[in-house]
Amino acid sequence: MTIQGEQIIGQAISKGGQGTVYGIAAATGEKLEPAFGGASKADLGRACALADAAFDTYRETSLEDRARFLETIADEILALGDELVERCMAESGLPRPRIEGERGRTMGQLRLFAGVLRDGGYLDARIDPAMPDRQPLPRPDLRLRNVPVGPVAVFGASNFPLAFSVAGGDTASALAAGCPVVVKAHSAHPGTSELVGRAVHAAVEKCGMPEGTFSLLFAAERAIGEGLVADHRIKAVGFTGSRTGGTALMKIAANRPEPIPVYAEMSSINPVLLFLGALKERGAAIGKAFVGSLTLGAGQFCTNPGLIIAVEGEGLDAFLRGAEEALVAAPAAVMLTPGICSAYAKGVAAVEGHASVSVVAKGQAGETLRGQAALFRVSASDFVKSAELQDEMFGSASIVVVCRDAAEIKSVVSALEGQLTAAIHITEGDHEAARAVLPLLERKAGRILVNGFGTGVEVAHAMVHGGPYPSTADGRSTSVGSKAIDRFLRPVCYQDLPDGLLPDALKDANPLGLWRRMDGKMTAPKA
Ligand SMILES: NC(=O)C1=CN([C@@H]2O[C@H](COP(=O)(O)OP(=O)(O)OC[C@H]3O[C@@H](n4cnc5c(N)ncnc54)[C@H](OP(=O)(O)O)[C@@H]3O)[C@@H](O)[C@H]2O)C=CC1
Ligand SMILES: O=C(O)CCC(=O)C(=O)O
Repeated sequence: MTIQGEQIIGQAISKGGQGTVYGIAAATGEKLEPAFGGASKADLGRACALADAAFDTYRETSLEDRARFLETIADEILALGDELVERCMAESGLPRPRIEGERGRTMGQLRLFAGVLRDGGYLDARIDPAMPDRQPLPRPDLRLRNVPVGPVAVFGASNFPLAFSVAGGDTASALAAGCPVVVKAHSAHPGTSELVGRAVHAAVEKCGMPEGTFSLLFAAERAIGEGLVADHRIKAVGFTGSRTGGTALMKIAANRPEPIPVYAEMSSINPVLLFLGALKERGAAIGKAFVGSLTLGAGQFCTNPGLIIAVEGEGLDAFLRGAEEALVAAPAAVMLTPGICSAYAKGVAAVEGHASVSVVAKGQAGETLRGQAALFRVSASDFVKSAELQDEMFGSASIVVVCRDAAEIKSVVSALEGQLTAAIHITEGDHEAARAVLPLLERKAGRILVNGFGTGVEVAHAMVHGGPYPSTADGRSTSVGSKAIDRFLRPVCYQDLPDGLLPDALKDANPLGLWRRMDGKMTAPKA
């Protein structure tokens, strides 16, 4: 067995001595061997010191060398073979096709960032040549490029144990930017974390990257995660998880003598607006498709459709019938951890017990550690008075907000907190009504989609997986897609530096062959 319960601090792989963490089989609640040794404060300090020491060497590695490093991580993950898939299935309760698909996505993300590096556009090289004769004052020579911010702390997500975890999107984008990474493993999947950590460690060695480029810590106590964010050598944080956890880390980061950004993806209920034409044309079919999205992965997606908004009438009745029919057949599903399962049950019970809410339908009941799907309804006027109905129920539960007219739809959307996604279901006849609500949706969400649901995020250049607070801590960023690299970069301007002192990206001869913004115009490299 490759899993030894060991942490990775630079080149050293050893068992932490500060308490223990066990993986738990999601389906049974049983402990999985081996025990993982928790990191001590000294371990944490060593990981951060090594990351800091590695930074200047690592960030100066060539674009091609870093691209190969990311591709090597992808290859090493695949080489873990079935041991990774089986351990990940056991720890998460997610089925094999999902885990295999997620492994492919994880490798795809690493390769995407290898492409981003080879392209070099992320450096955003700009040159405003000197104008010595300009009147009334000469202009200096100004050149800009992005540089990495420094070591990054990553807190992986429980619900994407591969694609949003140890070598997931945050790690891939930070390493691509030139930032060493210290990962605090999620206690929901320590075995998966160690395996993937070993793959990254092997890639560091194979590619000759400096020690400290990557470390992985297990934590038996919250003080380790808190200490990681507080450590002065850490310059940014990537996080996916609960609103409580994300905001706790944001506070620690903001209270440091040198505050740093926390890119936390937290909670979102992803409103879905059903317009009259679409409901009339295919209400029942939308209801069925909605339940497919709602129950995907036991509903444990941050993009899960947790709120349906529509005007009452025959179309909505057809939607509700279609949804009910699909929902009552939905089996109870194993959830990621006993804690997440009980939090889900508590959230559902709170909504069910709410004075203004009624039950539309429930899925099949199941054994312990399984979540039962549920659909509720509430009137628009009651919804806007009840902020608590916006709390994320992390699982297969959703609320239909029944509006009297288009004006009520707007008042419901206006009352919403920030969201990752907003979906609209329309026909051509609904375009005018949709156009009226789009500016409001832009204020609320990071991604707006038509005739679909937000689950299943495409990893691409134009993707935004982010949104106004509380869906993320900073709605100016994305955690999925190539733009995720921007979170770990900052611009530096070089004024009047002689060519010999300039970084390659900005030298006159353009040795990296970059597209650059010359005096405001995008300019191709000379052939
Ligand atoms: N919207 C979304 O994308 C997601 C939302 N969730 C929500 O979060 C709930 C719990 O899920 P979970 O994944 O455990 O999320 P958590 O926020 O509880 O944990 C995420 C990570 O952050 C760490 N952490 C959390 N709080 C602190 C803190 N105060 N100090 C230091 N470290 C901290 C955890 O450590 P440790 O491993 O020790 O717990 C874990 O590594 C779910 O029921 C759901 O409501 C979860 C996943 C995704
Ligand atoms: O749907 C996806 O691909 C990503 C969803 C996500 O980020 C999450 O559920 O935490």
